[in-house]
Amino acid sequence: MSRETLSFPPTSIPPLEPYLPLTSPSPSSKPHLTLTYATSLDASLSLAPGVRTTLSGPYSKSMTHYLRTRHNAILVGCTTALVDNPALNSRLGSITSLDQQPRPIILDPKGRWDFTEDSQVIRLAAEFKGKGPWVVTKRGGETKERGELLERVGGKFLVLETGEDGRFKWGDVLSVLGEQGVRSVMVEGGGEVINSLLIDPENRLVDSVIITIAPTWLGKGGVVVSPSRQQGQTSQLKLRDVSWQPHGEDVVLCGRILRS
Ligand SMILES: NC(=O)C1=CN([C@@H]2O[C@H](COP(=O)(O)OP(=O)(O)OC[C@H]3O[C@@H](n4cnc5c(N)ncnc54)[C@H](O)[C@@H]3O)[C@@H](O)[C@H]2O)C=CC1
Ligand SMILES: Nc1nc(O)c(N)c(N[C@@H]2O[C@H](COP(=O)(O)O)[C@@H](O)[C@H]2O)n1
Repeated sequence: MSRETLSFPPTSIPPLEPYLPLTSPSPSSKPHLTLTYATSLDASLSLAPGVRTTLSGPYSKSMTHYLRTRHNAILVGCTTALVDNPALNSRLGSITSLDQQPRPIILDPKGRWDFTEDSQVIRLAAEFKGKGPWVVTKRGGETKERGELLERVGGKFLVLETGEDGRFKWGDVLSVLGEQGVRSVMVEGGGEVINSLLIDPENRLVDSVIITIAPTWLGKGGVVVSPSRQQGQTSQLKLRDVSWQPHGEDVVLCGRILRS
């Protein structure tokens, strides 16, 4: 159980600002999507599927918790929710109100996330240290008992159609979140979520990328960020407006996807 209190120096905020959502975004536009995760030098998010792996050092971790306060929502795939049992709140000591916490969103089409009142994200919401999670599922992925548990802590199920491949279209996920008043979402992972976002053919979903690179190799067998090449793809998927910012021993890479 985490009782940590983090702090992020105000001097580190200005270099991040160009990549963060506007504070007064237009309600009609798509929610701002920031893709943010921590990776090893060999592009791994974790040692193996199902193994929670600490990559961020204390400084970049504080940055992540600052980023969490700057977004309305924080999204992960259901495998991450299952294996990491994450808190998905911000533990900055400067937080004074629940309004400053992001809404946890879990993509779980098949209802695999078997949360209980002991799951960190549920417990923290019950203690008003985070918001109640919204679980995006397809019809049949929700149960009455779990719906009641979510509602007790201020969360809910959002039911969405999947395509034939059993996945949600990212545009649909962002639309449903937009309808719920979410203007910015920070996507943290895991691998399947990140790789599927990066193969969006028009590269119009991801507004900015903030990646923590830790000075470590995890070796083969990890959960890797490496989006599948599209049929006939010859060009590289590149970033523009790139900035490299040291945070302790890690480096944080900020940028925007270059649209061809
Ligand atoms: N280093 C870091 O910053 C992070 C590391 N991780 C690590 O990543 C690993 C988990 O990654 P993965 O196994 O790739 O799983 P994942 O966390 O990406 O979850 C995959 C699941 O999410 C759902 N999902 C994803 N995209 C969907 C879509 N478009 N439509 C409907 N459902 C969708 C599906 O149920 C799918 O099985 C864990 O080991 C975790 O510790 C996770 C987040 C951040
Ligand atoms: N920024 C970052 N650095 C790491 O080293 C990580 N392992 C992660 N993982 C992501 O953060 C979630 C855990 O968050 P809590 O500390 O429990 O709030 C985890 O589920 C991944 O999404 N991120």
